[in-house]
Amino acid sequence: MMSSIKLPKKLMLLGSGELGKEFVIAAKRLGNYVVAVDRYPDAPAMQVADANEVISMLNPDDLEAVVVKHQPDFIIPEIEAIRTEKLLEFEQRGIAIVPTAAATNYTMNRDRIRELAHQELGIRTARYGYATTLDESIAVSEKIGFPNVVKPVMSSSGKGQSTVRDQSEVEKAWNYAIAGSRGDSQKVIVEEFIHFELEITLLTIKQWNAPTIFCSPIGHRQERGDYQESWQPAEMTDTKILEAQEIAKKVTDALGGAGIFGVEFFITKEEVIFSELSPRPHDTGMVTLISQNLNEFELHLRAILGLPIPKIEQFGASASAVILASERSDSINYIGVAEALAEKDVDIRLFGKPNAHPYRRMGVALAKGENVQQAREKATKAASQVKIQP
Ligand SMILES: Nc1ncnc2c1ncn2[C@@H]1O[C@H](COP(=O)(O)OP(=O)(O)OP(=O)(O)O)[C@@H](O)[C@H]1O
Ligand SMILES: NCC(=O)N[C@@H]1O[C@H](COP(=O)([O-])[O-])[C@@H](O)[C@H]1O
Ligand SMILES: [Mg+2]
Repeated sequence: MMSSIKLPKKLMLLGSGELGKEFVIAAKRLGNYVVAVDRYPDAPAMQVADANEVISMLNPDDLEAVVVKHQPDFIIPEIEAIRTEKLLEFEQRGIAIVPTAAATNYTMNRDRIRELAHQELGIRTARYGYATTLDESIAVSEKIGFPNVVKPVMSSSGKGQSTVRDQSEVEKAWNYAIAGSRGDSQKVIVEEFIHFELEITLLTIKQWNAPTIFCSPIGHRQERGDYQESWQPAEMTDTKILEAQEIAKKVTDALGGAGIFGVEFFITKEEVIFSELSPRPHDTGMVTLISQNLNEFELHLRAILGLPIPKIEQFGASASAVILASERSDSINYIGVAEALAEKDVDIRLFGKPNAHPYRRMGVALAKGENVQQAREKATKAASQVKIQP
């Protein structure tokens, strides 16, 4: 069975950011051919791929044209904002969609995956409601109570997300969510604010011919709904780890296919609460670039291609911290990389994004330490040493 796997494969990546770039590196190391697709030229993954295409991935005709042109064996979504109905069509035509077209459809919008987890699978989530007008938003907010969190159903990396403390802030949150919504949706989700002790990403690897396996949980800290630092292992009781693994298995089994999933949880004193998941490598999982023998991108590739994963080895306390832009700029230079790299067990990734704007993630610092606190301090210090100059 394993011996029948023939390489190279032709992979088409839909979305070519930092996560895609590391995935392409993993794929190229095993000699595969990769076409990197995104909405703008010179995107990070395009810089290391065999071919690239600049299209609107929400436009079905654009998707059709690049698929007909390149005839990929696999289509690998890297972002949510893709015309997923078209992926269902490609799947019917015999192209493998990772992990499945249905999974990308479920996770493209927050409401679909929430309904699957909460309504169909009975998994504990934050209490929630939806709104498609300001009036509905006011009513739902009242019902959920304060504080609550408002997010466009279609967005990622915290875009359009805000916390509402009382009724007077509802309108501002509604407008912000609609402005930050990606794609053509005018719908928001209002969620109960969870006062968590810790939030984690449980990287879950679903395989074709082997059991589902998990990475050690990754803790993370977010600001403005976007990740700032992550670390592994996250401190959690074995009971809670098992509970999170059970939920992750339940949801990923329902989604099907093979590949890595970043399953996000809020951990309170009493509970493990499912938040959302990415059917692909997760930004907080970039810590695995330094913390494991096989990083999340290599794991995704092996799972997709049906290659074995005999053992995931965790190297001990490790952390990542983001390098963010502070200004808008079209020409970018970095200083301070030498200073950051002078520290033992520190590494830097610069994504090569062609332009910057405030809070855009341009790179990441990685570190190992004697304990998680030291690893986090090293990563955060290294990230702060790297400065972006126009
Ligand atoms: N109900 C909630 N209660 C408390 N904090 C929340 C809640 N929902 C979101 N957050 C905070 O905001 C962060 C981002 O939220 P969420 O993961 O839903 O957004 P996202 O835009 O999909 O992010 P990404 O695409 O980076 O995963 C969470 O990691 C958490 O820190
Ligand atoms: N939380 C999702 C996430 O981290 N996605 C990553 O960010 C890129 C977009 O970056 P950009 O907005 O700077 O172009 C995506 O292409 C993906 O690599
Ligand atoms: Mg998230």
